Amino acid sequence: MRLYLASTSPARLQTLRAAGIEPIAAPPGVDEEAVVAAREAESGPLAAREMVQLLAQAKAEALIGAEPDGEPIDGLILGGDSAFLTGGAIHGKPHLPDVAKQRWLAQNGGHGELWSGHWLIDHRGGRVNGAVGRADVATVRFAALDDAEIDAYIATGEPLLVAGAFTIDSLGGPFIRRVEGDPSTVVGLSLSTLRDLVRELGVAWPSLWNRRPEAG
Ligand SMILES: Nc1nc2c(ncn2[C@@H]2O[C@H](COP(=O)(O)OP(=O)(O)OP(=O)(O)O)[C@@H](O)[C@H]2O)c(=O)[nH]1
Repeated sequence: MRLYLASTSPARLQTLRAAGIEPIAAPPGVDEEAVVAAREAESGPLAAREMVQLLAQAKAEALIGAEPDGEPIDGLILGGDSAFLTGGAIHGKPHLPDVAKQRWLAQNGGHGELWSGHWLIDHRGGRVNGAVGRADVATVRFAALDDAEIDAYIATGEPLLVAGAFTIDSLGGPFIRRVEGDPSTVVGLSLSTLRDLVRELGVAWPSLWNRRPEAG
């Protein structure tokens, strides 16, 4: 069974590869701000769960009709989105060093919820046969960093391009005390949630395995 990943996220791609799945990845090309603004104009401010689900669905649906590998899509299309809820505010990627610094001064030594949305479309036989989606959340608790560590971390550039301005699986790892929930949710794609969604579409999880993870 082919899995199409509507995402440019290196972490989502790596998470699937480590789980034995080499997806066909394609950029969803969704204007996330416009999608959120249009929905909020209709129904007011979105909660974190609603926002990540809205964007995950928009990204997956953006691939319908596309031919990511030069062939019509025949398999499952997965879209994802992540956001960090802390101090009552929902944060995506900081993009700018000053924004990342403000985020860290606010969240240092504290905690927040990393929400990841998932939308899975059954696109077999040349048509959409159904779709399922679910958000998952993990609580992340931070160590207390000193100012020099915060500045040095931001100077690496890593925090600028990840939701919440931290990673758990890279340079940010030592700054994370605890994760309560599925760790892959924090990275951007909950494998346990994805397995649930695959099974809800009547597909056997092992049918997705198409690569042997690197040993060691
Ligand atoms: N490696 C790593 N990446 C993280 C972590 N937390 C969040 N991210 C990444 O932060 C990014 C959140 O931005 P999103 O808008 O969800 O996704 P994106 O990277 O823009 O990619 P698209 O799916 O193409 O929109 C994703 O790429 C997540 O994988 C983490 O702990 N580790």
